[in-house]
Amino acid sequence: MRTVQACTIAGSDSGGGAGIQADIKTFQEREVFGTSVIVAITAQNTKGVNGIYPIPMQGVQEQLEAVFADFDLGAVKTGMLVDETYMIAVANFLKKYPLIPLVVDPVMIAKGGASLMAAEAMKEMKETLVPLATLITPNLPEAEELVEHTIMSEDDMVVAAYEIQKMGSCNVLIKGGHGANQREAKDYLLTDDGTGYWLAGPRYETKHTHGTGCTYSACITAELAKGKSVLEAVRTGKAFIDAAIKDELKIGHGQGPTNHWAFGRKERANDEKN
Ligand SMILES: Nc1ncnc2c1ncn2[C@@H]1O[C@H](COP(=O)(O)OP(=O)(O)O)[C@@H](O)[C@H]1O
Ligand SMILES: Cc1ncc(COP(=O)(O)O)c(N)n1
Repeated sequence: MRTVQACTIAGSDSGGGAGIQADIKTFQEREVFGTSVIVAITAQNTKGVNGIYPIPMQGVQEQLEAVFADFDLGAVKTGMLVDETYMIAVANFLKKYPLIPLVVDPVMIAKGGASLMAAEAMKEMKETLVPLATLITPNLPEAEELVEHTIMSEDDMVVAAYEIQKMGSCNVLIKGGHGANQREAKDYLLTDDGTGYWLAGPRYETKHTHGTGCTYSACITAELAKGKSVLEAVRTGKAFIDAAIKDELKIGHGQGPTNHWAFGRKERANDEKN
């Protein structure tokens, strides 16, 4: 059987909960062989980001070339891209691969407040990367930056999704984790045929949400790599992140990581029952 392969182009999180580490763990859980292009190293743990060390541009280019020249990638995702120079370099490289589904997680600010993308990179994000995306997955603050206005309600989320789609991303998933809804964690998916879907789950009272966005988009990328539709991939992603937040790990002394094993364990337990 063919082994499904995917790539993440993102930053490393030494704390293991977000970035490249979250992506590879999620790919592994979804039985997808993970490859990576590391754009920056962060000195990070559950309490915050202590340092950001971008990889020299040549090193990023060489990683891109090495991975794309050898692996049969079913899908690719981007995460932390540091600044406009990396944004442009990555976009120019990915332009050569229009047939590989691309998930853009427009990582801007870490949960602890540290900036993971230079403000000046926003223009390039919109002009170079977003038009290449099969799916873009902003959280609410990121969506607000993209559309340049506040998003206060569910109606606003729908309007913003259309505005982001007009920037060129075929499909748009606005994540509601930062929203005011205290009962539900509700995301809005706008697909390329103009259909909108709400994906809702219970909101858990937990501080262990470090890396939720990375994990969610990595699961979606893994499913797209298997040939699933965007809707199917996002539904699996939502179930994966729901389980990963619900079954918290209590690791570290700050805002802890999600549980990448939870969804697979649940699936395997169901298989054993049947
Ligand atoms: N406390 C929570 N309980 C349940 N689901 C959550 C919670 N916080 C976020 N989510 C879900 O996790 C996913 C990532 O959301 P979000 O926090 O908005 O993104 P990011 O990690 O990029 O900031 C979304 O599906 C969101 O609805
Ligand atoms: C390297 C890296 N990439 C992404 C995030 C965002 O994750 P979060 O918003 O959960 O802090 C992060 N903290 N570090």
